[in-house]
Amino acid sequence: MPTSNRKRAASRERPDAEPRATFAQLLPHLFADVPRMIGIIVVSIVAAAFSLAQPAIVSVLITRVQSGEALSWLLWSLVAVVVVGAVLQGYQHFLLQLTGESIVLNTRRLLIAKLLRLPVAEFDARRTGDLVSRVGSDTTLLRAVLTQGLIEAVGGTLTFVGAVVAMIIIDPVLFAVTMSVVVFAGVAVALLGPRIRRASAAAQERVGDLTSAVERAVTAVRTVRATGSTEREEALVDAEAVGAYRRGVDVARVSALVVPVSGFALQAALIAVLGVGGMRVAAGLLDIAGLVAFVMFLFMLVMPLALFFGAVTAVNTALGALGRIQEIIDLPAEDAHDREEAPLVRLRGPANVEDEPDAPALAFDDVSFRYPNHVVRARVAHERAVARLDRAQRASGRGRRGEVDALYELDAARTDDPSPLVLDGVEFEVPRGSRIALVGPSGAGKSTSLALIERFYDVTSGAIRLGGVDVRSIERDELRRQIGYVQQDAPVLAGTLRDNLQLGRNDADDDECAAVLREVNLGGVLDRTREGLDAQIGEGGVRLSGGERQRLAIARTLLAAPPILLLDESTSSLDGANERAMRDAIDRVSDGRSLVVIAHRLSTVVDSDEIVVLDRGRVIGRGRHEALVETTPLYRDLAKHQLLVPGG
Ligand SMILES: Nc1ncnc2c1ncn2[C@@H]1O[C@H](COP(=O)(O)OP(=O)(O)OP(=O)(O)O)[C@@H](O)[C@H]1O
Repeated sequence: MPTSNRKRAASRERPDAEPRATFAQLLPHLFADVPRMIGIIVVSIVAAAFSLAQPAIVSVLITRVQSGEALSWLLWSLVAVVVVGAVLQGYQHFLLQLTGESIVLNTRRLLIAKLLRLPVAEFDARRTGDLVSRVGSDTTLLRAVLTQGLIEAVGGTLTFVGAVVAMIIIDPVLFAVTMSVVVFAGVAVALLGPRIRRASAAAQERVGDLTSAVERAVTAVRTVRATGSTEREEALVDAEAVGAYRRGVDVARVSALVVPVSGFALQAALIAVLGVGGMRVAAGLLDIAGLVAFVMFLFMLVMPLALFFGAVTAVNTALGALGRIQEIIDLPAEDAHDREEAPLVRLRGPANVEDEPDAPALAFDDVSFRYPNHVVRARVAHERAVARLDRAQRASGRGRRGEVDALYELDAARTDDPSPLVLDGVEFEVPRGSRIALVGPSGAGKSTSLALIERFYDVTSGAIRLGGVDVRSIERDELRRQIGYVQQDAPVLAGTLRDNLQLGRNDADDDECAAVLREVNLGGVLDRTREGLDAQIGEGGVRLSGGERQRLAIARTLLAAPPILLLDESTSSLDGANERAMRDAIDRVSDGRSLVVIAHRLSTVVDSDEIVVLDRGRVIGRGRHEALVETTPLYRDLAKHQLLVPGG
């Protein structure tokens, strides 16, 4: 494949490649608050009038001095005009900053609202740090450039127009001379615009990469320390930091060209005005008062012009940042992926009670599934790039920029291969009130099955039915209200015990929270500090043991009291006491519920109503423990390894 095609294919596959926004997309952000914008325009007009009055008064003053007339009130009015003008400018500046802050707030709200509603697959394919940096750094950049650049330049436009009119009135010839210099500078700055935009988008992307690298290292800090890979991670983050620095310098280099161009424009215009103006005064075509006023107007013209040139940089930088923001805002939210042909069904009550009384609570009907191609490719690319970095580090002793650049470079030749089937014709049922266990080796597709029930993804073919109804025709919120899902290993959020429990039910009071904790054998956690429910459990629940975390998550789902519970058992090894506590908790929650448990320890599930054995995405055995030991060799091996049958 030719390099250009390969690059194009790669950039299509990389979700965050070269996002761009147009000027039209910037306008709605600017005019989100119309009344305030009108206020700014009014203040700007008045401020401009006060500025423009100054040269006019000075000109009259000079004429009066020349003719020996009295000045008294004119002098005071000049002082008043200068003071009021300055106050108005301060107020205008404040209003502009306020507008900038509102723009950032609105943009952040849009972005956060969309981020929290993106399909799960988007999170698989993107890097968390990069998403986070769009909310933080890109929106901040948008504000900085909007307030410091564009809006001030818009505010200065009135002064600019007034100055132009006044200069034309004073001396059209001198004005023509001035403009020829200014137009030259304007063309030069306009030509630089696209380069600034490209450089700035690249710089912001690098900041996203940097945040991702930091996030990766910090979230896995225990693994990083335990494996002695601090230096390796440091090199990786450092390479990203250097990348961000280099792209930042690129922006500085391009935008630095704007400064001399506008400086040159001012100097050249001043020299031209003084030279040509002086000659015109000597020739009697212009008086001294007129020349002084003209020069003052020239400064008034140049100031907004400099702001305007700065705004070109600002707008182009803003468009780079906005492109990255807009890319997320434009992504379809999770619900937008719903099947249109299937009419939505509103469940009349908990699915396993009322809908189709004879249908099982859950049923997998010939379900096959492959992860979306872009998700799989992002994973493969990431793994491959990290492996390459490892090799490079081993070879050179330190991380190299090019290797990190390769992090998301994809092997374009592979882009058309469909991703492999992760589930293949899976069939099983969960009768109401029963407990079903999914077992099988790592990678068999157990967690994926639960993710499909929750509709984090939709099946590729076949159907999953809840109370006889295809889950794809149930509104996601409603579906998820029927299901409690306890994920593997880290199912709690930073915050207090109460915060975590109330995720299950917002209005649960302290007594209910305490009762449910005791129900899952977490009374000890509640009593061990004086803070009780207000005890902080740390980022990801680090202040709890693996088993406690999982039981807290079970307690949370109990508060929500869903008719169906999906439990992905913790893979971390539990001590005897914890394991017993977990089994008791599961026994209690299974009362009157339909339960699907992914078991890594067969001891948790030997007494299930049915055990489904998965291997490489296929069901290779179904039945009770005793029968499976006889009929399914893989299950027999698992049981042997876990000492549940003799002969292991
Ligand atoms: N988000 C994802 N994107 C792409 N592929 C994935 C994703 N999650 C899992 N896979 C792949 O799907 C297959 C099944 O994974 P799954 O997590 O369902 O297995 P599992 O049986 O739950 O394993 P374990 O017992 O180790 O948790 C694996 O090959 C895995 O690499």
